[in-house]
Amino acid sequence: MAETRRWELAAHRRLEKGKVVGVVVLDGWGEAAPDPFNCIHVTDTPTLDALKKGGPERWRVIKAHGTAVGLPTDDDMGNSEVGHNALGAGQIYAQGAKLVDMALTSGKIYEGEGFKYIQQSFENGTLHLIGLLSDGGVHSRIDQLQLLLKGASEHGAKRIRCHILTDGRDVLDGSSVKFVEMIEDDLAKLQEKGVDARIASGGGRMYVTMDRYENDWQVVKRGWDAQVLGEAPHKFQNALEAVKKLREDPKANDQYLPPFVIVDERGRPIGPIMDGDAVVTFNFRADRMVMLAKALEYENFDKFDRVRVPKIRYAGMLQYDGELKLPSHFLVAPPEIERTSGEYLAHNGIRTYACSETVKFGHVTFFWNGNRSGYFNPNLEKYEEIPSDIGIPFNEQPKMKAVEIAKKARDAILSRKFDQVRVNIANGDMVGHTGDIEATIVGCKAADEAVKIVLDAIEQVGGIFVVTADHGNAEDMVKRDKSGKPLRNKDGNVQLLTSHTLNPVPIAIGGPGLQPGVRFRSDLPSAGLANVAATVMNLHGFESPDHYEPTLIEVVDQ
Ligand SMILES: O=C(O)[C@@H](CO)OP(=O)(O)O
Ligand SMILES: [Mn+2]
Ligand SMILES: [Mn+2]
Repeated sequence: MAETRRWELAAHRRLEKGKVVGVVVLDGWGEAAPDPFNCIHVTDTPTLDALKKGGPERWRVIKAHGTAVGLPTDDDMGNSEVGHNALGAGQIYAQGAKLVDMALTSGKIYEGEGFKYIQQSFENGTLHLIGLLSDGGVHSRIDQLQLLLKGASEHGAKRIRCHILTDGRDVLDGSSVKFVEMIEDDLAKLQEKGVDARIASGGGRMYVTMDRYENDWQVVKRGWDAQVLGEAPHKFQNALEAVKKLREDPKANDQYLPPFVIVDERGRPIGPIMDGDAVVTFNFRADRMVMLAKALEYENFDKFDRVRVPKIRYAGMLQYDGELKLPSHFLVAPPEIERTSGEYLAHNGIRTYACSETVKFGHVTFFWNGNRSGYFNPNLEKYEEIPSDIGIPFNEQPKMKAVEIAKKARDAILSRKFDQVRVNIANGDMVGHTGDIEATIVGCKAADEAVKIVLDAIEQVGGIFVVTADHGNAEDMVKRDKSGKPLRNKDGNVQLLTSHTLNPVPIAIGGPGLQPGVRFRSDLPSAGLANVAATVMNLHGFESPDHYEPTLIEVVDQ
């Protein structure tokens, strides 16, 4: 029973307390066979290569996708949210994607408080649905939107406006056209039934709305202007035309399409958000919806000039931040990720330092701690954020802040003020998402150098390191057929893969503080990210709680 559980952790029978543990999460760094499109293989990575030689006792792979991290199926690629949740919580929870599936198929979503709340606007107002339009399954899924459109209309919505964000990051670039066609078909069917349902605005996810961790509020503002005010630089009569026309620019990319609004014959926007309307943000994943949720919900808000703040009933698909209770209304209750390793370790006196650059800062803090912002114990924890470059795709600065983060970690380790020093190094993922192979190689090299800086510091203080990753990305940059052969476009060029992958990720342990008999167990071949938390607790000298996934390590007599 959760209530009767104590916070105090038993001392480990064999492992000492008091070692500094450096935890490095390489974002988007999977393990795959050598191949020209495996950027991690192509890159010269002496630090990671040396760690790999420690296998199987001190290097192995662990699962980072699908059911191992609480996703609906094993066809679901891993992602940062579920990955860091599993790494930090040590337990596997049914994640947002799955909870929404269950609520939609059972129909329970329509009986909940959140839906009843927005339903009050259906009689006289419009229902606006804002979110990422693809089948990527990382932030949202188009089939869930389709079910919600149908269900909402059956439950009284008479006027519906969709505000779409094109993807190209979790799915192939260019697939936006197909997804818009799919939704337009559904909306046409609703129109036949007398529901006034249209796409009202749109834009690319990385340029419109879906910023995260307050990296660049202008991204959210562009979306606000289009969705709420009905203003955008591009105006079209329908969304399919919009996406097709905007993609004619040779540099166009689904991730970065400029904002557009749909207008009627007289040039008036067909779906600005007005007083009395209902709004649902249909992404289940938190990080890239929190900023919009704040703009929609907070009375006092100074991040940009909202110009007009409509009186709306707003619900998130999920509640995105458990600590901030944001948004206050939601259609599906989020996973209750409890008793994370961060909270346990804080109760047991472990002093923690966590750092990343802005675009991944919440990953090693908010996601790591079960989607909670803030500290468990401000006297024991320090979280430091290094500002990311803003306004550029990361292939333009592929080294990102890897070395800066590593130097912060080094200083934290050498200060001896912390027992755990945890970082996320973003390059494999953020540069991998651009589909730019040359840049990804530069990024992976910088990540390898960053790891070396951390390991050198751990060496100096006699500490222990754990180097792992949250999911794959840079190790496979091409879409493949079933036999593994790269797929080509009509023009003969390979289809670049900008998304995450289904590959496992490496985990390595070591450092002078690691007792000689410590090694990876051989009886957990299908272990995954959720097994890491117990492992780290052991390395701090504690037994892990019974309800955690088992530790990856054992101690054998020498
Ligand atoms: O950029 C993001 O939002 C996702 C991909 O959609 O990547 P990650 O899970 O690594 O944060
Ligand atoms: Mn990630
Ligand atoms: Mn990613």
